[in-house]
Amino acid sequence: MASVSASLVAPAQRIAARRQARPTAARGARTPLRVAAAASIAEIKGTGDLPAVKLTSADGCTATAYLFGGVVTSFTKPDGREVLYVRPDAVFDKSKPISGGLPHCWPQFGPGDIQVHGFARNVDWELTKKTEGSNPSIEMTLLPSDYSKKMWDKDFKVTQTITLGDGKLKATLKVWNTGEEAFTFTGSFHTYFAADIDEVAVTGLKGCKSLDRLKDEAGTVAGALTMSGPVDSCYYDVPSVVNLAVGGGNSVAIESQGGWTDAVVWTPWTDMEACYKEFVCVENAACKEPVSVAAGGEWEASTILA
Ligand SMILES: O=P(O)(O)OC[C@H]1O[C@@H](O)[C@H](O)[C@@H](O)[C@@H]1O
Repeated sequence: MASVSASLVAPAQRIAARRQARPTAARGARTPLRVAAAASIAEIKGTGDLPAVKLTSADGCTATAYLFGGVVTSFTKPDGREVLYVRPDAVFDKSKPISGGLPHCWPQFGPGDIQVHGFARNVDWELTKKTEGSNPSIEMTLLPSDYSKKMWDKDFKVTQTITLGDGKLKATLKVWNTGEEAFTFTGSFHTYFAADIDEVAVTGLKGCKSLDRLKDEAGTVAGALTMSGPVDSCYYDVPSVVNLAVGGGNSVAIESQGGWTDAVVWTPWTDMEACYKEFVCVENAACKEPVSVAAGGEWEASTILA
């Protein structure tokens, strides 16, 4: 399948493809050691022939976003390291949300009245803007449909903007209330990070109030979080930067801006025997209190991964 995104092929193939793509220098000519990547935005067919967009920034980062669910499935750093994780049981046939990457839970983090994690990751978003440049950006838009109205009878516009470059991926969720009455929602960027679970350490949450959702037990974070069993916990009023050690000496700085107030950490542990050692979810969220948006009002929150 020639059109499959490079981020979805095996690492060895990717390295071979990168080698092939390198320009060959004329014998004896002096060439710079590093050739800057040509920044681009390419509309591609991803896995399952689903429409996707691949962004490449001038500093050599890449990202792939699917219009189904508006989910970012891949973010690679200039050294080729993949930051995100897509579960091996992910399906790309629209029968359920794509399990992994950087999806969003909206308009419900869950549990609650509608399906857990809301409907926004179950539906097609429209590609509404492409901004070329050394740090390229795309905007995807979601509007109400008969499907969403059956679950949540509100008028809204939601955009998800993805900007890539300077070693970072920025995802911004913006919500407009286009109806006549205020509405409330909860939500998150439910980010799956590629990680060696035995080496995971989440720092920056010390002193935050927490809720262990598995034990239904409130607490206060004492220090770095490491994983030695299933975790499904919310942390409230968290600082704007949380650091995630993913193993092999690598880490990701997870910065939040705007309306995200909380964080969620999740590892299914042996409930997902086939893959639990390879990822952890660290989510920017607004889940402690519902967010209220007045009629005609708007709300915005961003996550920056570096
Ligand atoms: O819907 P997904 O991607 O399988 O993730 C499910 C998990 O998502 C997490 O955000 C929740 O805290 C967990 O309770 C839940 O099990």
